[in-house]
Amino acid sequence: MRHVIKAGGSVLSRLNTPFFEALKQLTSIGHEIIIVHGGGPHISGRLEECGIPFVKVDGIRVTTKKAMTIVEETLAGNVNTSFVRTLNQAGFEAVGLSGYDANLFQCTLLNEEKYGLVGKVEMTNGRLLRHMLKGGFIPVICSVGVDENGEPVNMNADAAAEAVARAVSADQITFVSDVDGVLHSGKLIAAATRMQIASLMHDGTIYGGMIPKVEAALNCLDNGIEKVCISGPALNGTLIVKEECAV
Ligand SMILES: Nc1ncnc2c1ncn2[C@@H]1O[C@H](COP(=O)(O)OP(=O)(O)O)[C@@H](O)[C@H]1O
Ligand SMILES: CC(=O)N[C@@H](CCC(=O)OP(=O)(O)O)C(=O)O
Repeated sequence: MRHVIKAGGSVLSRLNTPFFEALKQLTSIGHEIIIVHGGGPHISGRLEECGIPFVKVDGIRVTTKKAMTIVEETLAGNVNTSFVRTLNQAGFEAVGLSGYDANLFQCTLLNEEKYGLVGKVEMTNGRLLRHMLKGGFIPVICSVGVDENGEPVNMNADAAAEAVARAVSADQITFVSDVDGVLHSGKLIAAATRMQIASLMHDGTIYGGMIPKVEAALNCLDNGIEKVCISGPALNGTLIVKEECAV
């Protein structure tokens, strides 16, 4: 059972003992875990400290060359190393990776005019990840990649997690965020279909950072990943389901 867990930057500081216990439980029942993490709030904080203005469009950060140096430094140099160290203190054998390692994420630019240096994954090095899983390691991946010329690009971490799940033919993907799942009027939606999600996006119930998350979740479902969930650290949130499975 291959299980990709996407850990949002918004929740990283809250991923402690209960989350690690849940992870241990999963590994004990045979789940091979790959973690992909973001760090949106950390990047925004560093950009502000450096006096570099930024905007997000539909949850995607418009990324200039100058901002990209901060994205790389923050995600690969800081958030990734610190999360890996924490996981290993908790007893795992986690190995930190960025999308640069063995060209893990090879990208083209999503829409240079609109977003600047933001990558859309064209190829993911699943071979590297399968080797690591075979060795019993937990790959912990941050969402930067390279373009056709090997230059750095920023990636939305939900899209990076989707790419990983597809590359290793994952059975399950869980997007862990700072909310219990997809909410409607403050209440958790237990299961949501594509049609329900479209309607919630249309009326503005789903906005901002939840947009790339539901898009990545639906893409995963379309690409044969059986169980797709958007949740809080307890790992039991909103199931994203095919129309015919709707409950
Ligand atoms: N319908 C919704 N249900 C829950 N959260 C939503 C919804 N629409 C928008 N959001 C926002 O999406 C955020 C999660 O996305 P984001 O901040 O990018 O988190 P992460 O860092 O985990 O990727 C929530 O904190 C919330 O503010
Ligand atoms: C292109 C793009 O938007 N990249 C994101 C990368 C981090 C991310 O996605 O972090 P979360 O998972 O915490 O949202 C950014 O710059 O914020």
